[in-house]
Amino acid sequence: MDSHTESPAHSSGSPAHGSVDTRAVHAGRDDLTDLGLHAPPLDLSTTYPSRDAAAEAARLDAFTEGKDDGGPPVYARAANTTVRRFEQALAELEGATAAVAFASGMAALSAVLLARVSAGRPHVVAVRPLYGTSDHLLDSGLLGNTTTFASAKEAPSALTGATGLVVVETPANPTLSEVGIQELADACAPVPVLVDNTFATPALQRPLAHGAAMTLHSATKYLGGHGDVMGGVVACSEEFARVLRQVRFVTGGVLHPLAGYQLHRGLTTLPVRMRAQSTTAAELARRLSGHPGVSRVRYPGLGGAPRPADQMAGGGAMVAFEVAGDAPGLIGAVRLITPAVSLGSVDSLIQHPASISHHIMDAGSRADAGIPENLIRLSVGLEDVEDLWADLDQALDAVS
Ligand code: MET
Repeated sequence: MDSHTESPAHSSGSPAHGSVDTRAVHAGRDDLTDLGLHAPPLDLSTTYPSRDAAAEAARLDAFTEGKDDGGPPVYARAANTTVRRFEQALAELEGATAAVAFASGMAALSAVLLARVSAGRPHVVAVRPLYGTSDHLLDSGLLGNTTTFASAKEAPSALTGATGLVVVETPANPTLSEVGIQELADACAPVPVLVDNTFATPALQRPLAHGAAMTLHSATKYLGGHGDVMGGVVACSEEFARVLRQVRFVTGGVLHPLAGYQLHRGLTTLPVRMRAQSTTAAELARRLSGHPGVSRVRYPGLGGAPRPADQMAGGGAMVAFEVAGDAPGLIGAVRLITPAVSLGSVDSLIQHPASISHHIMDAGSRADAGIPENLIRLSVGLEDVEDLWADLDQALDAVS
């Protein structure tokens, strides 16, 4: 992707043929009635038979160039018909022209980095905080990139002629700090901005409508929604999708078809889950901010703090808070909330970022990213708010 000639990544302001709620249910399924099916077919083929070797050779050439015309995939490392449905649906929800799915969120980020490095633009400007392993991957240079970490304000002055990508996560993992996407994209143009949209999801925030070139998801989280499927996906222009498919074809980091099926099903309930979980999260954030065992609560908009205008609907379903007492001890003290890393499931999950999600960063990098050692991250699920509060309250009392 040459950033100067990039085709539009953004297809329209809202999904075609209806609201996000409606399209979440129907996207990637519009042909099913004509096929006489209700559930999407699950295609577990690893190979696709054909008696026409010359046609297969031509199809393989196309896949090698990252093109995908929707025809038979030749081989499962090139494409999969079930995964394509998930990609199509996610692209539509993000308002993108294309999406490319991977085995995990880190496989997706790796493909983006390899695409930029191979295009001769190996320098990345990254706004902290990011998910810990994303930070580590960028910082380590393992894939041939170099990275300058900068605040959103400093990001434009960190750009060089070799910069191929600006990376930001908003709301950020784990602090829930927010960055104005449009302002960043305008200031960094024509360098493409990647927004990790894992926490907000397209149900609440559509970064391509605010100038981002692409969004990245750990689909393992809210898109799947039930803690039982791992995947990653990038929504972007068709031009960049071709490069990502080329990388996926040669590196093999494909999403399993069953995972594609589960993620596609997860999308159907995404808006309703996000609404319900966000409502509970906002209430828990409010109550936590009045608890004597809590020194600071991080939740978008809590206490009237300024937010990027018109960017995200509501505050989302993640809450972070600093504990006055024994923060790691809190993880052992909960009884209803699941003491586990990850997020976005129907059950609430709690973890200590310095011990798990951001443990791979050294203490200095965590400090630079503004991640305190006493921070706790809570992913709010679908349980009753009173039951969740009772558990948090007793656990906070136990460690105070
Ligand atoms: C192994 S660390 C965590 C996974 C996940 N990305 C999270 O932030 O919870």
